[in-house]
Order: sequence, then structure tokens, then C-alpha cells
Amino acid sequence: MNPRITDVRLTPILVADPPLLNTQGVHQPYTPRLIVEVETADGVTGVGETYGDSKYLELARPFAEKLHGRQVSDLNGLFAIADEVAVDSSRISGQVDVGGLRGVQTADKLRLSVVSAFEVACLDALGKALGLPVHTLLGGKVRDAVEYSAYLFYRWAGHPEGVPAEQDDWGAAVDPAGIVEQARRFKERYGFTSFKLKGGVFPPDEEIAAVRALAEAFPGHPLRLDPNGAWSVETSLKVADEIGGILEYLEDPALGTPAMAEVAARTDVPLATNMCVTNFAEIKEAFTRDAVQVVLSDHHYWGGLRNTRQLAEICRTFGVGISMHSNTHLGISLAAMTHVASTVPNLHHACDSHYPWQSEDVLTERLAFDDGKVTVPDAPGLGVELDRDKLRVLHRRWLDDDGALRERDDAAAMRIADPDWVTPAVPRW
Ligand SMILES: O=C([O-])C(=O)C[C@H](O)[C@@H](O)C(=O)[O-]
Ligand SMILES: [Mg+2]
Repeated sequence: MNPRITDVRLTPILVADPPLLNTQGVHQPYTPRLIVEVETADGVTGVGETYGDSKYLELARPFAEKLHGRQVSDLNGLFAIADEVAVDSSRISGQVDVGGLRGVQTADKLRLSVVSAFEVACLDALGKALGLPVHTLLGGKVRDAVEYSAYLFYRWAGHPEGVPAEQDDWGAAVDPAGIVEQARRFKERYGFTSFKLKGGVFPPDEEIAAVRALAEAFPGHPLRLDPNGAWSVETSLKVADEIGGILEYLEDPALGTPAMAEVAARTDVPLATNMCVTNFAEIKEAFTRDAVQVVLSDHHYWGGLRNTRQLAEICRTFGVGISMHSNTHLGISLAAMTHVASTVPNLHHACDSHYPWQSEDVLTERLAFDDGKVTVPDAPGLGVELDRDKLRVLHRRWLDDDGALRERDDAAAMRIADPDWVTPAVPRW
């Protein structure tokens, strides 16, 4: 076996995305992702996936060059290489990460978001070379299937008129009846039994009404509401007071650890986050102040699957729950999430996944949800296969784009429908 890396391929793509609403605006019709392939001297190829905006691409390129000749098994070495890659200061000074969804942008967060795709690709290649699934390389699965929740979004039926986009048949969902209908469809198609509603879109009373309608339509099913930090402490407490009894947890009601700590101190409703605990440096303050009860990890920005396991161990030590956050992603990432989730004993909440919203993929075969679960692949590596024709088509779309869609910008996408739209100041309500 010769697991020396002889080739690294980076393929930026644009993937169709429906008009899903969040507090920043609306999803673009196409969103950028980056597909990473590492090839070894033996001709084994591993795949990974991460964000595809330019700020990630410009780090991934020099990173890829440094990988040539290294062992695919040298996973710890990836972090040392990342430290050697310079981050342009204009990318971090005064910038917020992913439209503010991950707090302040730092060089470290950018680097980790790139390292993660290479780590997954190396694990995939190593697993294929050894004939072992990725979960075995992570210490072994403790469950055979990983449960996911339905990720409900307020949405329009289609993108604004005149904007080139793929169509879907989900229809609009802008009120409680629309959200219940969407949830029903998710349950019928995929068997999900937990429901997360992306909030921060309409005034809190409307979102409270939607959660109540879900509780009535699906009695006993775990429910979550996530306004992405759009509410003040007082508004968060009012929502907790009104619907806390029917929520599994409230996700990032207010922005930042101090505000979350204040909410947590005054309610018994568990608070989850993917916004105030987004890297190891942020754990100490949040846990010391008891600001969050569940951390939603995301291997893309925590720096990969092994870091995700470390995070899970820290959460276990402090008695904090762990589950998984998701942003627009394809099957490579769903497979990676499923492998790592299968190895975490203290995973007690269904994970998030945007995948059902993605009609396109770069795999020969889509991953399936059965009874809301993805079966943990046992084939070597991630257990998925790249479809080069599909990859080519989505890359062609990226090449043909004039640059307008290569950076995900939900506020800019919203301005096409509403030219006066500006990213709302926080707290919005
Ligand atoms: O749980 C979350 O905060 C997210 O999933 C953030 C995402 O960016 C989501 O809000 C979205 O894609 O609109
Ligand atoms: Mg969230």
C-alpha cells in the first residue's frame, strides 16, 4: 500500500437551492460548494465537501499544493499545513461569518472550514485503501443508523420572476398552515419525526403560532425553533414562556454568549446553539456561564470529523448535549456527518440536515432517509461514489456564472424581490 498523495483536485460548483427564508434574507437559486478529491499513488481517490465561496477557495488552493507527497494518513499534519496558509486580512477584519450565522470571522475559522474537506477526503481515501469504513477509522460506530430532523423553512413557491432557477413542487409556506403542510410532506416522504422550524423570518407571534400548529398536528414529536439570534433577551423569554413546554429546545434565540446566558438563567427551556459556540475557544465562556445546553456541531467549521468527536467528548464532560447543525450541503457531507454521528455515544437529539432540499447531488446514488434515519454506510471509506458527469455539469454552471452567485449572499438574493431590503439589525424583535 502506498498512501502518498499524488494529486489533489478542487472543483467549485453551484448547486440548486430553493427560495428558503431566514432572518438574513432568502437563499440564492444556486449556492457555491467546493468538492475536494485527493488521490494516492495507488490510484485510490477520497472525496470531501465544504463551502465554496471565494474566501474558502483562495485558501483551499495553496493548501492543496502543500498536500502533494504527504501521507493520506497524516491527519494531524493537516492542521499544521493550514497554519502555513496565509489568510488575507480583508477577509477577516470587521467581517461576520456566513452572514453572521457563526459570529465574528477569524482566520482560524476560515482555515478550519477548509481543513475539514481535506480531512474527510483523506479519511475516505484511507478507508478505501484499508478496506475500512470511516466510522471504523473514528473508533467504531455505536449505532447503525443516524436520526435526522425535518428542517422546515418558510419559503416562497419559487425564486423571483425572471431569475434563472430550478423549479420544485413544494409550494409556498408563509403561515402556520403552510408549515404544517410542509412538515406532513417531510414526514410522509422521509419518515422524520422531529421538526425544526427556521425562524427569525416573521414576528415572533406568527412563529409561535406555527410551532403551536405543529404541536397540534404532530403530538409528542420533538419540535425546535431557530431564529438565528434575531430576538432580544426579553422576546426570547416571552417565546420560551409561551411555547417552552412544547419545545425540545430553543435554538439561538438571542445573539452571543452573554445574551444566551441571560436567557438561560431565566428559563428552564434548554437552549441550543450553532452560533455562539462555533470553535474550541468559545467553549469555556459559554459552558462556565451555562449559556447553552446543547451544542450543534458542524464538522465543516469545527475542522473535520475528529474535531467533532473531540467536541462531543468535551460536551460529555460538562454534561452539555450535542447534536448537529447543517447548512446547504450535498451527499458527501451527509455521509461524513452520518459516519461521525454514528460514533458519538452522547448524541441524544436528531441531527439537522438541509439535504432533502437539495434536488441535485454529485453522487451516483443519493443517500436515503428511512424512518427519518440514514443507515451508516459500512463500505470502505465514506461508502459513496462521485458521479463525474454530475460534477462536471455543476462545475460548468460555476464557470458560466458571472460571479454574482459565487458568494452566498442571502440579503442580496432578497434585494432582487425587495430592492429596499437590508440585513436586519439585531435584535430584530
Ligand atoms: O441552524 C442554523 O443556524 C442554520 O442552519 C443556518 C443556515 O444558514 C440556515 O439558516 C439557512 O441556510 O438559511
Ligand atoms: Mg441554528
